[in-house]
Amino acid sequence: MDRIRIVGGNELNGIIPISGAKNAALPLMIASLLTSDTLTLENVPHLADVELLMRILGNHGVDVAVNGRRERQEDGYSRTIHFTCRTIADTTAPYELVAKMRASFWVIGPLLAREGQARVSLPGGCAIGTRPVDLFIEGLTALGATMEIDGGYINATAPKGGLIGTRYVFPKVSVGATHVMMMAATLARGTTVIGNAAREPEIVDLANCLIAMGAKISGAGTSTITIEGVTSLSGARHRVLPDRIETGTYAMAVAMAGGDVRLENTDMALLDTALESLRRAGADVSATNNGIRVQRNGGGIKPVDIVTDPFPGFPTDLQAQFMALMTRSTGTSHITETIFENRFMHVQELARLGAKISLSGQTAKIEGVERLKGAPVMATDLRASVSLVIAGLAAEGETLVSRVYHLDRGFERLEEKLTRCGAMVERISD
Ligand SMILES: CC(=O)N[C@H]1[C@@H](OP(=O)(O)OP(=O)(O)OC[C@H]2O[C@@H](n3ccc(=O)[nH]c3=O)[C@H](O)[C@@H]2O)O[C@H](CO)[C@@H](O)[C@@H]1O
Ligand SMILES: C=C(OP(=O)(O)O)C(=O)O
Repeated sequence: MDRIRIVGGNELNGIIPISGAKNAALPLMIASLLTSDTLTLENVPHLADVELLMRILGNHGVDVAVNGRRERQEDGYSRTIHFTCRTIADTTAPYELVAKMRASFWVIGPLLAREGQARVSLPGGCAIGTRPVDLFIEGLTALGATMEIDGGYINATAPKGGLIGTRYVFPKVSVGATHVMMMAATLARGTTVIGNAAREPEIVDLANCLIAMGAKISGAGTSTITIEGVTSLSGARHRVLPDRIETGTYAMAVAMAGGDVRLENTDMALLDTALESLRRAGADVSATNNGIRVQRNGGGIKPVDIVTDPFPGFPTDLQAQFMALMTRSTGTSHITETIFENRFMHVQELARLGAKISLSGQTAKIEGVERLKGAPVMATDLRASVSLVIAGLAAEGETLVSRVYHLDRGFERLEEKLTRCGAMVERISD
């Protein structure tokens, strides 16, 4: 199994190109199930999750054709991919595939909307909490579907004549359930109004793509989304938005290691709250023509308290990375996780490097230390694993991160992007 070896102590200087967002690419790819025409997605990141979803979609009858790299980039970077689902070949999403990745469960919306039925295994994904699917069940039930759990699968059936538009207010904000409800409602009869919808940029990206496919959607990006059902959707060409979590991760890496890096092909507006926290921690963050410049020269890292929240709050997907940064701050900080109940697996691994962190319920108290020391550590989930890389950049000596398959789910060419900026990071394949 691959490991990542980091030798800490080097500043980061240079340019890091930001990839297309994993969490936008996945629902966008799933939207290809809604039409018999071709959906072309540009800027699709080259990630394990994307490859797995291609296999899952292939199982449902989606033909996938990959071409067109970004100019001057080598194999392995974001690509243009064509998805064509002339007919749905199979409405079952099997356990072996869905159990590996949370988002694959989301095929339930388009399958139900287009074919009137779906049998989808209960999902897997990062082990960061119980991650139930009750909101999906309630939302799709409100659209008229019958939902039954049977042998680890959800059997969903639409009424004769298809799903029916509805008014539904989510009792809790859910990104995935908003994606699914929005996709399903595009082909429902009549108008659907979703209340307490997620407002994440990835929701807006999916809505924009669906609109390009002929859907009638307004309000995406606010907490009320209105969808007027249409009888069919067409193909479209859409560019996946930049990955705000990758952007924030590298911004935090620069704040941790020191230096001056331009993050290209991204946008500050996607992560205002996280960048503001970085500024408070002592980093200089400014907009460039096509991205963000992050600098930290000399000054120490200041302690900053954060609380994770749905967008536009501080993203839970950047919580572990920010904690890594705070381990070297000049005081005590507090990080409260409000989205997932078990997203502190990185705490015990950061402790191996000498971090001083104590947990009390959903809040971590981090007492900054003057030095971290490299050690063998284990990646436990996607964002936790990159927090260990960030800590390793500032630790003395060698940090060896094992179980890097977690990293490969969500970070395109991480070691290359960091190495080009002067870090000593390499992949060891045993
Ligand atoms: C592929 C993808 O885009 N993943 C992101 C998505 O995950 P995901 O869509 O799974 O996250 P949700 O927004 O649904 O989860 C938010 C909270 O709602 C709960 N919940 C969710 C559904 C449900 O039916 N019942 C329920 O109780 C979850 O357990 C969690 O506590 O949004 C999360 C929150 O920003 C991010 O951390 C993930 O990176
Ligand atoms: C938690 C994440 O992914 P998933 O929802 O697929 O587990 C993530 O992207 O940080």
